[in-house]
Amino acid sequence: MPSNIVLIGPMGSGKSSVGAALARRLSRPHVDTDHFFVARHGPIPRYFATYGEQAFRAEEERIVAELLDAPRPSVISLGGGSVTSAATRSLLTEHFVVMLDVTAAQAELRIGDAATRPVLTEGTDDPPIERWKRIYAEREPLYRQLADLVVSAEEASIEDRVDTIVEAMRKGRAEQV
Ligand SMILES: Nc1ncnc2c1ncn2[C@@H]1O[C@H](COP(=O)(O)OP(=O)(O)OP(=O)(O)O)[C@@H](O)[C@H]1O
Ligand SMILES: O=C(O)C1=C[C@@H](O)[C@@H](O)[C@H](O)C1
Ligand SMILES: [Mg+2]
Repeated sequence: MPSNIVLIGPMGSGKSSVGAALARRLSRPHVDTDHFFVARHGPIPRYFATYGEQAFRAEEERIVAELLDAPRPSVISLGGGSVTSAATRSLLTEHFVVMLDVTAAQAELRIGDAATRPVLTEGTDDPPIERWKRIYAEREPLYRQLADLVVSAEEASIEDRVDTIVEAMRKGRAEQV
């Protein structure tokens, strides 16, 4: 069995909240690469403003590699843009990867004023949701290629999404026997 369950997907898709609920259900540790980044470096918008996006991506790539190498099988919620790293994509082949999908309408309700998400606000006067749509269109093929399981946007509640993931893992295990 792959060691970690890794949640990927666009901003506001529920990686942090579904990850925490899934970890509770499976009695596994939960780590969130964004939270780890903030604990180590302070707020993401400040880091972007000081060092730029490229430096953020390089440090994010290091942190993701460190956390994927977890000592115990864990649930790991990745930052929304971490799949843009080829090195990260290559590491993900060793894990059970779940894409959480979300519609633009759902994301719009969830991202709020986007103050903590510099990729939605920097260098544009467009409303955050317009930027979100462009980024989603760019990254969707990456998310889908990497995913062992795609949880559709129609699966409304966090607990429904956890049920779907647990069920898929059980089936996957049965198919391997
Ligand atoms: N299935 C859901 N139904 C209703 N609200 C949800 C659902 N999933 C997440 N939310 C809410 O949407 C907001 C964003 O979710 P969350 O932070 O988990 O997304 P994320 O994918 O981690 O986003 P980011 O990429 O910005 O880290 C939170 O307030 C969360 O409570
Ligand atoms: O989609 C992105 O590029 C990002 C998503 C967030 O999870 C954070 O990792 C950061 O705000 C960048
Ligand atoms: Mg998150």
